[in-house]
Amino acid sequence: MSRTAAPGPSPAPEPPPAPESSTSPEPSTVPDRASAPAVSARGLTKVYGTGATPVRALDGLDVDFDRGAFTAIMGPSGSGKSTLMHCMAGLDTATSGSVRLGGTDITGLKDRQLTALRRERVGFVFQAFNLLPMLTAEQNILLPAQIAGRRVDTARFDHVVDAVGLRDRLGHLPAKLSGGQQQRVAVARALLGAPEVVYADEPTGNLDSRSGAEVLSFLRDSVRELGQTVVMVTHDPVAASYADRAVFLRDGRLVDDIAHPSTETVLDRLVHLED
Ligand SMILES: Nc1ncnc2c1ncn2[C@@H]1O[C@H](COP(=O)(O)OP(=O)(O)OP(=O)(O)O)[C@@H](O)[C@H]1O
Repeated sequence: MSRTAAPGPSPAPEPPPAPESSTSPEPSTVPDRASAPAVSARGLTKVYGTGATPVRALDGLDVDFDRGAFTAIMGPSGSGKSTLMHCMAGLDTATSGSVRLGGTDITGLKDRQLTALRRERVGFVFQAFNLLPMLTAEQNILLPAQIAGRRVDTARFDHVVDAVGLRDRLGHLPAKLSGGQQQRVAVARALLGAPEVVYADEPTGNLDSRSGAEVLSFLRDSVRELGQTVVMVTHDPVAASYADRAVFLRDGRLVDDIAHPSTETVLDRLVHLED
C-alpha cells in the first residue's frame, strides 16, 4: 500500500515549504541499461579561483560507480573528495567534463533542474546529521517526500525504520536523541525514497566508534538488502572496510581502486599516497 507521507500514529508534520516547480531535468537523457553505472564522471575538472593561483581540485577525473554497490572515496586532505561528491550530487558544477546520473547528463543542468534532481533522485547523509530541530524523528524522515509531494511506500518506511532501530524513537525531537540515533534518522531519511544513489559525506565523523559501526552497517545492509547504491567520502580506513570498493584520489585524479577493502589494505594505500 502506498500513501501520502503520513505513516504511523504520530501527529502530522508541520506544512512543508511550498514545493518548487515540478520541472524535471530533461536534457540529454538516454535509456537506462541495467548494467550502466549509477553514476559516472568523465574528464571531470573543477578549478577554483581565476587569479594567479587557481586551484585544480579535480583534474580530468574518470570514474564509474556501480549500481547496488557501496563505494568509499578516499585520499589525502585536499585531494578532491568533497569536490567530486558535490559535482556528482549536483551541489556544485564542474568547470569541464561530464557527470551522468543514470541516463541523465547532469552537466549543464540549470539550478532549478539540479534542485529537482537532488530532491527526486539522490539521498544525502552528512557528517553534521542536518536534521531540522523542531521536527520529530518521523517528521524528519518524511520531510523530503513531503517537499517533493511524493507518496510514501509504507512497507519501505516500516522496513527502513525497523532496520535502523528507530521504531520507539519516532516521536522524539533530535535534541532528545544521541548522535548515533540522529545519524540513523538521517540514514532512514536518505533511504526512504529509494534514490538512485545515496551520497554519504563523512557519515561517522561525529560519532563514537560503536555508533559509527552501526551506521556503517545500516548503509551496507541497504546495499545488500535493498539494492541501494551508496557512495561515501571518508578519511577512516575502518569505515572504508564496510564498502565493496575503495577508490583513492590524489591531486584531483583517481590513483587507485581496490575491491573488498580491508582496514589494513586501505591504510597501506593511504600511507603510500601521503608519501
Ligand atoms: N570553495 C573553494 N574555493 C577554493 N578552493 C577550494 C574550495 N573548495 C575546495 N577547494 C580546494 O580544492 C582542493 C580540493 O578540496 P576538497 O575539499 O575537495 O578536498 P578533500 O579531499 O575533500 O579534502 P578534506 O579531506 O580535507 O576534506 C583543496 O585544495 C581545497 O583547498
